[in-house]
Amino acid sequence: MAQSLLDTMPGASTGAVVVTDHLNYWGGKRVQPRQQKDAEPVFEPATGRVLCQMVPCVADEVDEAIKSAHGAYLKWRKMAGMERARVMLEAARIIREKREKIAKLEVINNGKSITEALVDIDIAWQCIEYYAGMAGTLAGQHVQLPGGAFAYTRREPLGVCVGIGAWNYPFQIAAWKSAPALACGNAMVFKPSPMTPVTAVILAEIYKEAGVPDGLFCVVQGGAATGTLLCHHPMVAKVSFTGSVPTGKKVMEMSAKGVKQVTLELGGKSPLIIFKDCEFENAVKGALMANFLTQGEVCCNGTRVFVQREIMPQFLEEVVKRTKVIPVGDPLLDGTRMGALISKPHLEKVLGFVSQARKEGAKVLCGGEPFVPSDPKLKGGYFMSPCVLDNCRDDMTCVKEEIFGPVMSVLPFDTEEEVIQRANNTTFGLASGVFTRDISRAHRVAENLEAGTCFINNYNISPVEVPFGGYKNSGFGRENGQVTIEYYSQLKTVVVEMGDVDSLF
Ligand SMILES: NC(=O)c1ccc[n+]([C@@H]2O[C@H](COP(=O)([O-])OP(=O)(O)OC[C@H]3O[C@@H](n4cnc5c(N)ncnc54)[C@H](O)[C@@H]3O)[C@@H](O)[C@H]2O)c1
Ligand SMILES: C[N+](C)(C)CCCC=O
Repeated sequence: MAQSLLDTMPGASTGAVVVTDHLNYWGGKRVQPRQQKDAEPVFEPATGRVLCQMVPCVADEVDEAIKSAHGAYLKWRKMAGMERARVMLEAARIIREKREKIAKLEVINNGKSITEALVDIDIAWQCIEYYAGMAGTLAGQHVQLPGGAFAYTRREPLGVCVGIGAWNYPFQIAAWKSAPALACGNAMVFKPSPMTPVTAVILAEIYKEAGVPDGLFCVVQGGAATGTLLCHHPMVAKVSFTGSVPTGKKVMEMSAKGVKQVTLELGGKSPLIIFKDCEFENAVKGALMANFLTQGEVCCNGTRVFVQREIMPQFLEEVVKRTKVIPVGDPLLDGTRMGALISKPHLEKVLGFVSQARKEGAKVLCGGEPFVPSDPKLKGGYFMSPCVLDNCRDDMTCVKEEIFGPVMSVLPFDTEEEVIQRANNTTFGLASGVFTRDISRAHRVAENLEAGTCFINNYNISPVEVPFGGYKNSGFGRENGQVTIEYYSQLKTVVVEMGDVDSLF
C-alpha cells in the first residue's frame, strides 16, 4: 500500500525507492490491474532508474471506476455543503501532516527540487481547504414574479467529472481539479500522466481516510488510450484537462460528441516585459522565477523576456551571473534549486531547441548543455544546465514554440506600443508579466496583454484564491478562485406558480 510506502519514506533517498503497490484506485481501495499488457516503465528522473511499472487501465476498468464514482456521487451530492466541508478540511489536515513524505515521493517521481515540491503540496492542501470553505456557501437566487409567483435557482453538481493531468505538478493538479469538484458535490475520476502515476493515488487514500464515500475520488492509470475511454464514457459529465494544446484539442473534440463540459488548461509562451524604470533587482529575480521553476517545465513561464534596450546590457550580465550559479543536482537535497527534467526524450527535445536556436542566430550566454552531477548515482539522470539566449528575434523557433525546459529567450524592445504588439503576437495566451515603477503603465499594459493572467512586478505566484487559466489556444475555463465553482456546477431554475394556470388552450 502506498500509505505504508509513505510511512517508510522518511529515510528515503534518491535512487533508493521502488514502488510496487497497485496504482489504480476505485471503490475505496487500491485495485490490482486486470492484465499487465502494455505496462510501461516509469523512470526516476534524477537517476534514470526504473521506479515502477505503469499499467494502463482498459475499458472494463475505466467503466468500473466511473460506476464506482457515480455510486459515491449519489451519496455525496445529498450531503449538506457543511458536511462536505468538514470531510475536505480533514483531507487538507492529513495532507499537511504528511507533506514531507508526499513531497519526497513527488520529487522521486518528477525530478523537481524538494524545496519546490513542498510548496506544491502546501498549495494542494490550501486549495482543498479553500474550496472546503466554499462548499457551505453554494446558494441560488430568489426572483419575485408577478401575482406572488416566484422563481429560485439552485446550484447543483454536474455528476462524475474526469480530471486528466500533466506530469509537471502531479499532486497539485489532482488537488486543483478535485477540490472544487468535490466541494460542489461531484465525484472525480482522475488520470495522472503516465510518467507520474505515483502520488495521485496517495490523494485518493487521503480523501478516503478523511471520510469521503468509497469511489468519490478514483484514479485510473494510462495514457492516450485510457484518456480517450474517459472522454467518451457516457456517464461522464465534464472533463477538466491539463496538458498540451494538441491533446487539449482532441479532448475537446471527444467531449463535444457527448456534449460534456470541458475545462482546458493548456500550454503557453508567455511574455515578461521589463521596462527600464523597473526596480532592477526585483526584475532580475522575477525573470529567474519566470523561467527556472520546475526545470522550466511550467505552463505559465514567462519565456519570452522583453527587456527595454537601455537596460539590456546590465540585465543580461546580472541574469547570466545568477543563472550560472543555480545549484543543479540531487533534487532531494535542501540546497538544490534545479532538479532533473522529466525524461530522457524530453531532455533531448529541450537540448534540440537550444541547438536550433544557435542555428537560427541566437547566442547562448550560458547553459543549454547536458549536466552530469558528480554524485555517481545521478550519472543516468536527465539534468541540463539552465540556459539564457541572447540575440533572439520574434521569428525564431525558441521564441515561438513552448520549450518546456530551462531556456530563457531575451529580446530587446524600444517602446510600450511595440512591445505589446509583439507580446500578443502568439496563438498562446496563458500568462504575462510586467516590471515597471510606473503604476499607470503597469495597469495599461496588463489591460492590453492578451493573457489569462498578468503579473505586475512579480511572476509565477499562484495563490489558490485567484483564478488561473488561459486565453486563446492556452485554453478556457479556470482553476482556483471563486469562479471555478461555476465550472463544476450547473444552475437549475425552479418556477413556482401561486395562482391559477392562465391557459391559452
Ligand atoms: N495551463 C496549465 O495549467 C498547465 C499546467 C501544466 C501543464 N500544462 C501543459 O501541459 C503540457 C505538458 O504536459 P504533458 O506532456 O503531460 O501534456 P500531454 O498533452 O502530452 O498529456 C497530458 C495528459 O493528457 C493525456 N492524454 C494524452 N493523449 C490523450 C488523448 N488522446 N485523450 C485523452 N488524454 C490524453 C496524457 O496521458 C496526460 O495525462 C505543456 O504544454 C504544458 O504547458 C498546462
Ligand atoms: C504553481 N505555478 C508555478 C503557477 C504553476 C501552475 C501550473 C502550471 O504548470
